[in-house]
Amino acid sequence: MTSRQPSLRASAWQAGGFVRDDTPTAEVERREAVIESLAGTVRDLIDATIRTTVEDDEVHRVRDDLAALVDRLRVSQLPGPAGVRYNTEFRSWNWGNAVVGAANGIAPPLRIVHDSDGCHADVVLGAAYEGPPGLVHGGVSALLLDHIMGETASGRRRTAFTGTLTMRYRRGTPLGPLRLEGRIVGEERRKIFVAGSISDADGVTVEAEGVFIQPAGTPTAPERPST
Ligand SMILES: CCCCCCCCCCCCCC(=O)SCCNC(=O)CCNC(=O)[C@H](O)C(C)(C)COP(=O)(O)OP(=O)(O)OC[C@H]1O[C@@H](n2cnc3c(N)ncnc32)[C@H](O)[C@@H]1OP(=O)(O)O
Repeated sequence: MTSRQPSLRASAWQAGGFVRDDTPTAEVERREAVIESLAGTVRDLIDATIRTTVEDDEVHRVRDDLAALVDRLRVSQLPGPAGVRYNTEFRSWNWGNAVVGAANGIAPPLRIVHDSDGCHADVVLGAAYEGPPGLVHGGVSALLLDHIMGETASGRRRTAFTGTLTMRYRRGTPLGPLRLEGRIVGEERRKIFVAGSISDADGVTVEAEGVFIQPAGTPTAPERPST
């Protein structure tokens, strides 16, 4: 990723927008933990920025300090987005992803668990995800459901893109602890039909139905290890 981490540079070739990167899994996991700790602090920063009430002068000082930190990170950067990378051990990583990206301070991030019925994730959404007062933004709900339902359709053995996603917002989704779920309800050639939901302690707040499409010519493999 950086000039100080030559072993994490992607190899030259790409396949279908996914980047083959021969970094060994142990090294990927070491770097992931490092970058994840930075993203966690960025997430704290976002929350603190939204909720701060300190004086204007202090805001300006913090802004200048942060600008200096940004310059330090800019010393060595990827030329574009992080993409999805995978190695020969079938370990894949998508650190920039808007929902699960370990390096992405605007991702909650969702930690998705694959189980026999599909996928689920427990997440706590704070001030950064607010839409109506105290409630999760409807677009954020759609974002999170799109991802977990896509993962459900993909099932760690193929890649399926969102074709159509339909949401039903049954009631406001409160900020705080939530559960997301996805399960496959049907398959027809390259189409995978998925149902999803968001729930709080009192039950379902959002329901979704989606048609996910496995692009023509892409492989279906035996189930691969979790990312
Ligand atoms: C190492 C790897 C790691 C990977 C991580 C994996 C995790 C991933 C998690 C990701 C989570 C995040 C997820 C994201 O954010 S994915 C990002 C958001 N989605 C997109 O950008 C998708 C953009 N669209 C496309 O790429 C194409 O249009 C697709 C691939 C969808 C279809 O183009 P293709 O050329 O292949 O289609 P076809 O014409 O041969 O039709 C085939 C069949 O599909 C039916 N159809 C077509 N379109 C739609 C539609 N819109 N709704 C419903 N049905 C549709 C069609 O009638 C036909 O049905 P039938 O005639 O067979 O009955």
